[in-house]
Amino acid sequence: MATDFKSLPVIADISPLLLKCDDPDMAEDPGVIQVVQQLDRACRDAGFFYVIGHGISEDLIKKVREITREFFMLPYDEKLKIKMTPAAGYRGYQRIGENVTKGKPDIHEAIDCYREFKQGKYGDLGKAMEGPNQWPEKPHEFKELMEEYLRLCTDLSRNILRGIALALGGSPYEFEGKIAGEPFWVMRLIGYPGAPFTNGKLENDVGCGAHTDYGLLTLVNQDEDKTALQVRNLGGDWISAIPIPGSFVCNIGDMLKILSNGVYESTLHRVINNSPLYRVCVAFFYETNFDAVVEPFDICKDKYPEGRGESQIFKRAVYGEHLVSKVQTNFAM
Ligand SMILES: N=C(N)NCCCC[C@H](N)C(=O)O
Ligand SMILES: O=C(O)CCC(=O)C(=O)O
Ligand SMILES: [Fe+2]
Repeated sequence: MATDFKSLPVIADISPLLLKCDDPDMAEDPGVIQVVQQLDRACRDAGFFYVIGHGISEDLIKKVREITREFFMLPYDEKLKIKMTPAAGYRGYQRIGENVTKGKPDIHEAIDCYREFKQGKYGDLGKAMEGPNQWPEKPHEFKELMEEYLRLCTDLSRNILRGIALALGGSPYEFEGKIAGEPFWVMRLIGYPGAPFTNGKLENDVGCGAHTDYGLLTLVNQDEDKTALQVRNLGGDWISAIPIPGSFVCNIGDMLKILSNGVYESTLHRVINNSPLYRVCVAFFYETNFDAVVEPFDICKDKYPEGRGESQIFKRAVYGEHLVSKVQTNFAM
């Protein structure tokens, strides 16, 4: 959104940041400084970037997509055993067309999972999201694999955010404590049917309409042989996130936009699966604490989005309220 980028920035090796991310003096390390500069540029220019050298094995990343594909290939009755309902805290399986973006059904099916928390922990704010995740019994060991993946994605996201905190001019720990010391997370396992042939032509269904993500940072694990995710630039062109094997596509969410006073934007994106093949994407959303009150960091209060003068000061939000308002309007049930 922020510039007229024609392709998405690539952080070709994020490992120098990860190596030092537990060192309180990381900000002085030349390797860290380099990665932080790249993160800053990518977040300002596009709000989207590829990350390579992240340390999560390509084998696991693939397995997570493959087991997700196996689940979606099961008979509908089997999938309905873990049907998502409001009573289940919006956790579970939703059929194609059940998710709605800006009034239009999205042509995808999905399993939604959220961090689990004790009943009553967040009072009325958390009620809508309470409940255990609904994991399928088939394929075998689905839950175990996903839980390992969730742990790794949580650690990686926290560590990337240490770099982003430095990029914003803060200490590495701006996102810890009250903001995201107990990060809420969301995982969406998504399947997009192949584009149907109509009158001998491939029709393009909208797999997911244009939206921004809700939290801090998203890690997208997408099929390597289909190009479907598209990101909108300043001029309104849709730029494809062409798969780079073994990478994550990362993007900024609404809470990071507020925290950074709009210096980093949560960029609009959508999904159109042009391929005749079924596409799988596993999106991990690293969010603030569920009850975090989010407003611009002090270190960002005198910073403004590039090229817009001093006109944009962003509002305050409670993350849980933002999420619940989205979830409650996301489904046609
Ligand atoms: N947790 C996140 N970010 N989920 C993204 C889903 C985007 C589509 C949704 N129907 C919407 O309109 O937001
Ligand atoms: O399928 C994708 O590549 C991205 C999905 C997405 O944007 C989302 O679930 O928020
Ligand atoms: Fe998204």
